[in-house]
Amino acid sequence: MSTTETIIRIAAKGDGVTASGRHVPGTVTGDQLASDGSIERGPHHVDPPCRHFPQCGGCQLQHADEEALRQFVTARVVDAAAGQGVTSAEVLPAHLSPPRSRRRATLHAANAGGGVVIGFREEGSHRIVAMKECHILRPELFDLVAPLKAMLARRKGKLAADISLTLIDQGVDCSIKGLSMDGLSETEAMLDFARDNGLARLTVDLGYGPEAVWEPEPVTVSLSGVPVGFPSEGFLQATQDGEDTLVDCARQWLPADGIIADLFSGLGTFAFALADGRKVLAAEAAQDAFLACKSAAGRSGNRVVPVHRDLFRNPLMPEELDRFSGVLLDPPRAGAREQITRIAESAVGSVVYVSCNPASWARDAARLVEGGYRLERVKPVGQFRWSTHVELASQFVK
Ligand SMILES: C[S@@+](CC[C@H](N)C(=O)[O-])C[C@H]1O[C@@H](n2cnc3c(N)ncnc32)[C@H](O)[C@@H]1O
Repeated sequence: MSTTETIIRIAAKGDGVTASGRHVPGTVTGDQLASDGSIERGPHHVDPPCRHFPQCGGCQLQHADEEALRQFVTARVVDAAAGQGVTSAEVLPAHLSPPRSRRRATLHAANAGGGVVIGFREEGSHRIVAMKECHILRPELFDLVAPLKAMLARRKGKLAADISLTLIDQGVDCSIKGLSMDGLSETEAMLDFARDNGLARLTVDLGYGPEAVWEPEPVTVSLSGVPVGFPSEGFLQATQDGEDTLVDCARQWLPADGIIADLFSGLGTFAFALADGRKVLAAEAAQDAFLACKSAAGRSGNRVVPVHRDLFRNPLMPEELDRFSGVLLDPPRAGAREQITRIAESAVGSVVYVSCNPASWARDAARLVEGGYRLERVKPVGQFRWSTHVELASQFVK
């Protein structure tokens, strides 16, 4: 083969890219591209472990080895920062979650070919890939696919449902949207399914909001050992090892004393971890998450003080922020433009920014730098193994 180009990096959406900027799907760094379009695999190109790859939209990078995945995750973070003129004094080795570690996922179910299919959707399509194996989900979640399929196949009429599965303290929390429950027999079939499979909870949304039809005991998720009531489809970091990695960064990088502000605190993933010796104010806008965090904090008697606050409309102001020894924030994908502007104006010495979107993080990071902060270190985190979704923890100091 006459080699013309080498793949030098993997782009944000998962295509390999040559030095001339050519995007080639299905390639990884080190692959060689011949003039006739054929590809010679390089040292980082491996056989994908799953038969559904690349059709299934759950994974984009199963053909990349561990080193190429780590490079990809790191480059996404470093390049996003560089694009905003921000550099980190230290870039720590990327954390990658192992196979079969994802503890939450939303699958889709529909009628097809006279039966029922359940799985992730194909990339950029509504078509569902019938899941026969899965190398990202925790086995407790994957093991429910066949029983779910059997239960749904017994129902009459058209099916188009979304099924959210989350592994919590009592087992799997299953929430189904888009189903009707017509008559006693369908309700009984659902309850049999929940009981026979030992579900922690089954919630059905018939179009009027989620309703728990099975919950033998109140469901909780333990965050740093504190059991917190788990709202249906509540937010949880995607893997336990991902949560542990982010929490470790926060513990090490924030001052060990004084009061910490945990902004966009959800159920208290960081607040309960940081409350060992520190007092933590946990601010969150979602009512159900705030209430769950509040009652867990009350029961556990630890030093977490939850507040219900919309930080987009009503961010903490510089004079409020100055009372804290450190601030942690973990906003949604859009970032935290309003809150970051206020932090940039404050005198808080230590800020840890956890993000699920390198692009919005980099934009916010540039604001902090303009406000006199320095990006001390960043830890890229690939909780969504084999996907193009990248997360990170970062430390800013002033
Ligand atoms: C990425 S999650 C992080 C949750 C938590 N830190 C954790 O790790 O479990 C983002 C959180 O921000 C909350 N949120 C979204 N918009 C908000 C707003 N305007 N004000 C405050 N919290 C908001 C969401 O409800 C969610 O709990």
